[in-house]
Amino acid sequence: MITVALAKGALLKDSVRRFAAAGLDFAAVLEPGNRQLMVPSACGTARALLVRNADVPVYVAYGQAQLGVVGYDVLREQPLPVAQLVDLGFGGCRMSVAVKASSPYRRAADLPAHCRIASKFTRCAEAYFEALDLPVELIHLAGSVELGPITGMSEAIVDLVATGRTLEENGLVAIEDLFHSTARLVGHPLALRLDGGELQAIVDRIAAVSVAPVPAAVA
Ligand SMILES: Nc1ncnc2c1ncn2[C@@H]1O[C@H](COP(=O)(O)OP(=O)(O)OP(=O)(O)O)[C@@H](O)[C@H]1O
Ligand SMILES: O=P(O)(O)OC[C@H]1O[C@H](OP(=O)(O)OP(=O)(O)O)[C@H](O)[C@@H]1O
Repeated sequence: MITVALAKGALLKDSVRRFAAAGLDFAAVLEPGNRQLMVPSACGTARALLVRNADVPVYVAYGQAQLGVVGYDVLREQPLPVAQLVDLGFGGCRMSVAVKASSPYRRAADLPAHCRIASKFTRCAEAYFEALDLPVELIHLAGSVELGPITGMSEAIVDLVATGRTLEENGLVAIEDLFHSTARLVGHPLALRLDGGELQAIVDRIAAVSVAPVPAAVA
């Protein structure tokens, strides 16, 4: 029985489509009103664990799932011993530094020393500002980080930007990108090493199939 950790949020529809194209049907996880967190595939040879995005690598690292789908940003923020197997292409976004549109700062390196930076991704932010040799005070938030500069709590944020609408509607602008992120197929290294071929066949099929992403309006 192969277990796959799938993130419940923005990546779920595209993840299910990609596995379906590779022969594993997890469509039951998308059924309206589904509250089941461990869902068998239609053929019964696999099952999906429905977890929070940030928890996908945790289940894979501990071996409870042999495969998982998660945003690259999560892998950067919380390095865990999982193997990155396939760049799935969907879930594209950037990890960016943003400030109020009225801010005088247009480069991260120009931000004042010891200024506050709000983020859900404080490890990524810390590494970035360390590389710039700029000491900053990081404020960890669980979401809606755009409110940091709006309320005056922070000078800037480090956050994901996809369409740019959230920044725009909150009067912020991106001034620098840390990296680009897409969804990744990850695997448990030992499970892959001990695999008799079944896991690798799924990985190969997922790598081979190209599926157009679900349009944002229906995702
Ligand atoms: N507009 C976007 N905003 C955020 N993430 C996006 C966006 N577009 C693509 N992604 C990718 O989708 C992944 C999952 O995003 P989602 O919002 O579902 O998770 P999350 O914010 O980590 O969820 P939660 O904290 O509720 O578990 C992100 O890690 C990122 O890789
Ligand atoms: O550029 P856009 O297409 O507007 O997308 C970016 C927004 O999406 C994410 O938030 P999410 O919806 O995950 O909520 P969160 O703020 O609670 O993390 C991210 O943190 C931005 O706020």
